[in-house]
Amino acid sequence: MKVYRFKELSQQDIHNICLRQLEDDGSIRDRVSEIVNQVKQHGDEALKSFSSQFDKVELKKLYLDEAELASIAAGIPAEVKTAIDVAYSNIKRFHEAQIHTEAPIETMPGVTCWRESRAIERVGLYIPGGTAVLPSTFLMLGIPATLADCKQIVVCSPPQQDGKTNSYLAYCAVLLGINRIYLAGGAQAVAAMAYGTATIPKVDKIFGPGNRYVTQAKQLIQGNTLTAIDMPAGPSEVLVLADETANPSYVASDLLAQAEHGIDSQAILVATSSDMIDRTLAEVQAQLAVLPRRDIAGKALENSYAVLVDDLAEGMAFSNQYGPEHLIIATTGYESMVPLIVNAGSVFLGNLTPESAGDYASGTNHTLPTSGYAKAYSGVSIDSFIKKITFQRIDKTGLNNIGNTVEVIAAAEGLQAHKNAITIRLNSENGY
Ligand SMILES: NC(=O)c1ccc[n+]([C@@H]2O[C@H](COP(=O)([O-])OP(=O)(O)OC[C@H]3O[C@@H](n4cnc5c(N)ncnc54)[C@H](O)[C@@H]3O)[C@@H](O)[C@H]2O)c1
Ligand SMILES: N[C@H](CO)Cc1c[nH]c[nH+]1
Ligand SMILES: [Zn+2]
Repeated sequence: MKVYRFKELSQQDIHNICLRQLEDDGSIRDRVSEIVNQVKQHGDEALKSFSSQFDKVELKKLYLDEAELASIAAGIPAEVKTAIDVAYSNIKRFHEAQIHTEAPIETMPGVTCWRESRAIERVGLYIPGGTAVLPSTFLMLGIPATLADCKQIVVCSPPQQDGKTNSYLAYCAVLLGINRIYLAGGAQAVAAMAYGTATIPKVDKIFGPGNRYVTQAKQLIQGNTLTAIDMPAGPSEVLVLADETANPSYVASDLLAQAEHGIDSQAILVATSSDMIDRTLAEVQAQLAVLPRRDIAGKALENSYAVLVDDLAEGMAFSNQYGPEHLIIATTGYESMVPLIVNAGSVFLGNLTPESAGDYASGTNHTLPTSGYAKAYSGVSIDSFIKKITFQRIDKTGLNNIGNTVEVIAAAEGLQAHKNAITIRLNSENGY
């Protein structure tokens, strides 16, 4: 990992090191665009052909049904089942608390306005399954989707080489009451949910993280189909802000936890002491050497770095500019740092709060904006699965109170028909 001294970086340098994506000369976009077009034109046949190419499996059927899922789920090891149950319960509890109703507001006597939530009817959940299958992502998307009461929940995940899915994903489906998993991965799964195929239904909004092909496909279909997306949730990343009281081995473990996701993941250390940086980087090498996914994590670290700052305020200013998916504050008095956080997907406070707790089980959602999109997007929550519809009701007193205001502004805008809609009512003889 490279080490930068913040003081020596120009604004342009800071801008450059905050750019996450490995250089894309347009080839990823072109490839994804070709995949999306194939699915649009050839539907299920294209999906089968891409499964053969990328997942190395010849699929006869593009989904697992309720009975197949139940039978696969029965094979889940007891210990994993219990852990998934605990995670499910915590995540559900945290998300349930996000369901609110809003009180009506009388803006003027006789003029009442309010908002009501309605679930998005057809949602598509993408569960990654490339280098690692992520049942935790199934919980993170499936729990808010079911709590929001979405009518149709379409789930896509890449098939294993035996043409099935593993017992963890199947168990999550059973737990969530989702009775079908579609066996499609990558950009082709996103395209299938955006356009619909003979087997996979079209949805109104697509959710879920994924690699660069998945993320690019979500961005592409958003502009071309009547399909919304949750956010760009691409390669995982973490920024750890550490002072001299941090524990280098804890910090190293947190950096590696995100680095092991994929070669384009990024792990950033921002520290107030060069001694802390040296000790942490030494720990990173020691822990990396014995990780099963050391090849992946090692490549991600080539794309990662440390920044030496003068003080925590400077470190936080850098973090806000970077806008990390995950921000870990490994300092004493982290409470005083909280008000300074402007851009971050999810924040982990203190030395005993590892980021992986949030990945799996503490309750917060792990589907989060990456690549700096934390500057403008929130992570997935109940809100992501609902729309808010505004309502209003005006009575006779209200019409008398608001009528002239509307008439005057309508006239100022030169929109006579708008003005008439008020005047005709105010002048009505029988008063309604
Ligand atoms: N931001 C978040 O909230 C969040 C959460 C969990 C995971 N993640 C990220 O999700 C990603 C998961 O990636 P993954 O690869 O393991 O699984 P994935 O399911 O996203 O992608 C696997 C699919 O990618 C496609 N693919 C692979 N190589 C291809 C190629 N050369 N051309 C076209 N398509 C190709 C294949 O269809 C394959 O099935 C990781 O980067 C991880 O960091 C992010
Ligand atoms: N860290 C990922 C989000 O960037 C989520 C995850 C799933 N499994 C493990 N981690
Ligand atoms: Zn993770």
